[in-house]
Amino acid sequence: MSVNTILDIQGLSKTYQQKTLNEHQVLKELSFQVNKGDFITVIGGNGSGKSSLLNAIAGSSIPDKGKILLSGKDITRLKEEQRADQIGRVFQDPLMGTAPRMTVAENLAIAFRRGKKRRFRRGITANEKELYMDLLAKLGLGLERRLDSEMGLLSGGQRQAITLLMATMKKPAILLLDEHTAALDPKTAQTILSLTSQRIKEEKLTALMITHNMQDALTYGNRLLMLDSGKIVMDLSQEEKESLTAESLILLFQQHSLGFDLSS
Ligand SMILES: Nc1ncnc2c1ncn2[C@@H]1O[C@H](COP(=O)(O)OP(=O)(O)OP(=O)(O)O)[C@@H](O)[C@H]1O
Repeated sequence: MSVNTILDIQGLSKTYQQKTLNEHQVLKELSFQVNKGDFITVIGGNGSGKSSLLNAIAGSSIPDKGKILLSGKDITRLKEEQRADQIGRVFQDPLMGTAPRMTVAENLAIAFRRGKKRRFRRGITANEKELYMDLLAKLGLGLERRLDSEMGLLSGGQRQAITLLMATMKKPAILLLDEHTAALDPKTAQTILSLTSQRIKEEKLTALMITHNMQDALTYGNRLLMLDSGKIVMDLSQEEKESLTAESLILLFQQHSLGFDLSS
């Protein structure tokens, strides 16, 4: 572990439906370290354990074995809410993580006041509104004019942009992106991806992003992990990523699925 390590995953294992016919080990002694400022793309087939890994980091599922250290602190068995101030998460479904009947400003206020006591004793101040408008204006989608709109009335792309802002405004130690553009049309998906990259750079965040899009996995981030059957089977650096095309990555992916050893 180096001084730059912000997330240290040590021998993580998780089995669902233990001791039943449906017993299924989804994480198998999985270990890796993430450096501060890393933007890691995570690929892998359906059921390879990608979301299970993010769930273990976020605390929505507790691993059976292994350790998760975030900023040097053992968070393996902390409840989700006990680690929530350290973790930002955006899901595939644009409705997750926001309150659809509340306004954009109220949703942003929830994120802004996260971890503070007496969250709703007073309304949203003029200063807060100004801050939210500035942050929304930076997204370049005109959302600063929708501060008083109900969240549920916005398009999927607009909601995902706001969810991204909510997940990053308190500068989490780690940002978890779980196929957060998969439900969007290709053009909107690219807009949200470039906003993601912009927020990560601006706020100097550390992020793990699951994607099924090989080109996006190569274009974004400085490292790429491939998961298969709960294990990391490929760990590519920025330079290695740059030497690959989406087609060659798909080929590597297929070769692995067919059982070829890619470690040499
Ligand atoms: N709560 C659960 N109970 C039982 N099995 C589960 C549970 N959560 C996940 N699984 C199983 O664990 C395996 C890994 O799931 P996971 O969601 O981590 O895969 P994934 O790589 O994210 O897949 P996808 O690309 O399809 O989202 C799958 O077979 C899934 O059905």
